[in-house]
Parts: sequence; structure tokens; C-alpha cells
Amino acid sequence: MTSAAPAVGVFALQGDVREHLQTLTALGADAFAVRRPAELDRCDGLVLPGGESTTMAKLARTFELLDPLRKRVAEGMPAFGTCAGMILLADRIVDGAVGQETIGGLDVTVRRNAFGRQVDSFEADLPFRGLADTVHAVFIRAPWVEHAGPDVEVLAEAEGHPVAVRQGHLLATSFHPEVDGDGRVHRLFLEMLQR
Ligand SMILES: NC(=O)CC[C@H](N)C(=O)O
Repeated sequence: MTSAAPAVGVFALQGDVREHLQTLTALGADAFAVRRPAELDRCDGLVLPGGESTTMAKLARTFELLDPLRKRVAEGMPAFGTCAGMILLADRIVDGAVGQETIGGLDVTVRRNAFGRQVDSFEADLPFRGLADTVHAVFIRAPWVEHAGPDVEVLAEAEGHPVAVRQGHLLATSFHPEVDGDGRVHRLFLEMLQR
């Protein structure tokens, strides 16, 4: 990094927080856990990890983070959601829990647990737009993008459905680049912070 390390929070009320913190730190970011609004205030950008999206939304509501998160994302703070994090960034959910809330911002409809129970978890090497080599993608009860609005750029697909998307300051993957990944997708996100 040429300038000061960007302050990148990882939503840490639930989910695979540690893997993201390690990946971001290895790439030179000032990475820290976000559990309170004051920690969110420090963020130049935010990662929403994998986990369980209904639980994450409920906890965010309980800990009075949901509305501050919506506000920061709506104001343009870069955010990167992986798996459950993608669901949290989506404007619309298919097969969500009744009344399931999201942060929103990404003009997509995501289908939860889309790849079906028989393949709850799988791995694939996927071409990824903007990256020279394929990305090793680990899917764990993953969503896919069922419908994407006109401003959404599809970066990767699996089984004919978008599994990595970008829209302006928002990046989301159905899979877990923080697990078994090489940091290239996180680096892409850190580049979005420099703009
Ligand atoms: N690995 C994951 O993040 C799974 C997401 C989970 N199926 C959900 O709906 O929240």
C-alpha cells in the first residue's frame, strides 16, 4: 500500500471472522473486529463474513448495529460480503426466513442455500473477471444470485448462476475466499477502498 493502511472492519457478532482478519492483515490492512457502532465509525471499509445470515441480522438489530450499517453502506462505505455476508448485502432474498432483514444496497435477489442439500458444500476453481487465474472457491450452504439489476457486474459464475458480483462500492461472493484462498479477492476489495 502506498498510503496509510486502510481501516477495515470485520462484522464480528457471528461468522468466520478470524479468517477474514488474518487475510486482511496479511495484505497490509489495519483489520479489526466490529461489534459496536463506535467500531463501525472507524471503518474505511467493512467485511461481512460467512455464517448464518438470519442470526447475523438479528444480532445486528439487538446490538444496534443494523441501522448504522445500513446508513454507512447507503452513504458509500465499501463493503464486501461472503456467503451469509452476500445475503446481508442483498436487497432481496428468496427462501429467506420469515421477516429476515438485510442491510441491502446490492441490487440483487439472492437464493439462500441455493445449491441444494445434496451438495451442501463443494469446491470449484472458477474464472474470475479481473483476475488472471482461476479462484479456488469453497461453497458452504451457499446462496447464488437469482437476479441481478442492470448496474451489477457479474465477476464469477457456478452452475450457470452468478456467485461473485460487484456494484459500485459493494462486492459479494457466494463462496469463502477467506477459506483456503490466496488473498486475491480481498486485494480486489482493498483496491476498491483506494478509489
Ligand atoms: N456459509 C455460509 O455463510 C452459509 C450461509 C447460510 N446458508 C445463510 O443462509 O445464512
